[in-house]
Amino acid sequence: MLEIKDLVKKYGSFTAVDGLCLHVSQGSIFGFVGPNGAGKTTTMRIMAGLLPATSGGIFMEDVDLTKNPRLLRSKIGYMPDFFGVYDNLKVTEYMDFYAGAYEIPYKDRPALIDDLLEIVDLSHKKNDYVDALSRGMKQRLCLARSLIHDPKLLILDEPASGLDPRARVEMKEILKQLQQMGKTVIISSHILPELAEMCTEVGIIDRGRLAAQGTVQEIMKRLVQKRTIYLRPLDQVEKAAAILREQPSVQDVIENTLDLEFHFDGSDQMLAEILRQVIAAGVSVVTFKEKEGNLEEVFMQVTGGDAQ
Ligand SMILES: Nc1ncnc2c1ncn2[C@@H]1O[C@H](COP(=O)(O)OP(=O)(O)OP(=O)(O)O)[C@@H](O)[C@H]1O
Repeated sequence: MLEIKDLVKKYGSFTAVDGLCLHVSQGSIFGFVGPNGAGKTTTMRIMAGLLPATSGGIFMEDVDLTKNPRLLRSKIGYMPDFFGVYDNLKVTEYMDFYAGAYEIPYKDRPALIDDLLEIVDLSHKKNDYVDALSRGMKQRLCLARSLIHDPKLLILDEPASGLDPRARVEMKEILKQLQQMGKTVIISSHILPELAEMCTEVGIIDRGRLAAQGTVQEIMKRLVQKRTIYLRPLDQVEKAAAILREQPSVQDVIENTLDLEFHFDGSDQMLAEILRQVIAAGVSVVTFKEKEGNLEEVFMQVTGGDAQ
């Protein structure tokens, strides 16, 4: 869907984006994560056609969008991290302003605006002044206007920042809806756990370079050397623990009254073999699963510990 190739952006002698390469698949919700100053906004502004790249390209269907600004603007919708001030504009007037900017014919605008306000759950606010909306509502309105020209790809800069947990859940629901509509979405954050649950894939950027890319599980697997496994047998906890302690790839078995936890540093095949041995020894297994690792820890490890 989108391929960023060797993207470089220099501000004077300072290199903010340093040979960034990134692949975003069609229909994904791609999380673009990195600590403050990593180069996320700079990259997103280049993708949105608001900032020229020093070198490198952004390709969609093999066309370099940085060389086709008009095509770029028609394919990409961008929601910046700052909302801007719109005194004395009502919600529908604000939407109409952007519809005009994208040369949408007058006759098509009312229905389009109603549809978009419905997607972001703002239909009941259409006659309110923009300035009177809550932060979460302003974010959603901004999202609605970035959809006005029906772009294939949406770029959202820190859409979850400053939102309360409820507004975040609403944002997540809207993202899912957009995905179902066939859009590809790139969203940025400096907090990995904030994105982990809404993204199909993440790219971690650090000092203008890609530090890791993949699903959260893939990144965790690659970076967390010792996985923590949880096992709950129906009974016979001691027997299960004894089998685990015999395995060379198992360490630190913690035996609780009803369940067990252990560290494991082998392959998936070895893990499956351990489960087979436990069951073959006559232990009935209720639950056997990998515990979610500490995302924040992984993020700190990848970005050299300067996450904020
Ligand atoms: N116009 C500019 N002139 C000079 N340096 C800039 C300019 N814009 C950004 N930078 C620098 O480029 C680097 C990357 O900034 P950018 O805003 O892209 O990072 P970011 O990852 O979006 O950070 P944040 O999470 O804080 O928004 C930073 O060191 C920043 O100070």
